[in-house]
Amino acid sequence: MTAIAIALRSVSRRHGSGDSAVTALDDVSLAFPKGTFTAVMGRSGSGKSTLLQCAAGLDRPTSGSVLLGGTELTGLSEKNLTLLRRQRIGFVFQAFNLLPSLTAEQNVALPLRLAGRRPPRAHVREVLDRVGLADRARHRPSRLSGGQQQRVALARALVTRPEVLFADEPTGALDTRTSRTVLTLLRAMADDEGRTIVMVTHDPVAASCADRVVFLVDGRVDGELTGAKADDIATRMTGPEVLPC
Ligand SMILES: Nc1ncnc2c1ncn2[C@@H]1O[C@H](COP(=O)(O)OP(=O)(O)OP(=O)(O)O)[C@@H](O)[C@H]1O
Repeated sequence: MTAIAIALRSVSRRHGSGDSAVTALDDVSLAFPKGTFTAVMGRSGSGKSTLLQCAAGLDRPTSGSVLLGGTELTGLSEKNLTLLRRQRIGFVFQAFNLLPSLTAEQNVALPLRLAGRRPPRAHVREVLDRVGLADRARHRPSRLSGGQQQRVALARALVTRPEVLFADEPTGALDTRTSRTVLTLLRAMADDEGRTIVMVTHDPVAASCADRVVFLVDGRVDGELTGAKADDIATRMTGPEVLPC
């Protein structure tokens, strides 16, 4: 039986109360098997980012539980949750979020420094090499292209060897060719290193690199596709929403 890396059990997330309450996630149950690559899709406001944030322990569900391996995140103190995130979870954002005053290798080493560890230079270089940027180690982000910056962000997420990597629209700011490079790296992280990848995307081509695509509508899971091609995913995305003129 395949081990489950992350499981959401009846997770709901509501913001506010009374008439102005918004239900961002509504009773979502999902399991992400170890070593798999899952894409999460849905219209704007369907709850994709909230799902990622709750699964990654960056946000707390209003009800339900999230399990990373055997550990229930929902019961952890803020301090223990921060420690667990640092050690076992990686996160990549659309906007890269690199520190502009630090070089690529200093950005990559940052999670280790924050954890109070002395970053071994060989390991940092090895991770930069893994994303094809060994020769850019001393460049600051302003001297790197968007695709290179996103690869530094990927290296920074990988430096702690996380079990699960969450990516929120990692190719949203990239052109087609550089998107492909980043997606190939994500795919290899699942296939070669057994990491579990969960990626939010609006792009059917990006989603087609995943093993499975989960669709959200109004904070609820509205089905999934396995091993689907980009055309099928695009049709699934637009199909029910196309209204006659
Ligand atoms: N802090 C908040 N306070 C109130 N409402 C919120 C908050 N965060 C999210 N929401 C609402 O929850 C719903 C889901 O938001 P979420 O950002 O998860 O959607 P999304 O699918 O990621 O959207 P997008 O594709 O536009 O990024 C939306 O209606 C949003 O307005």
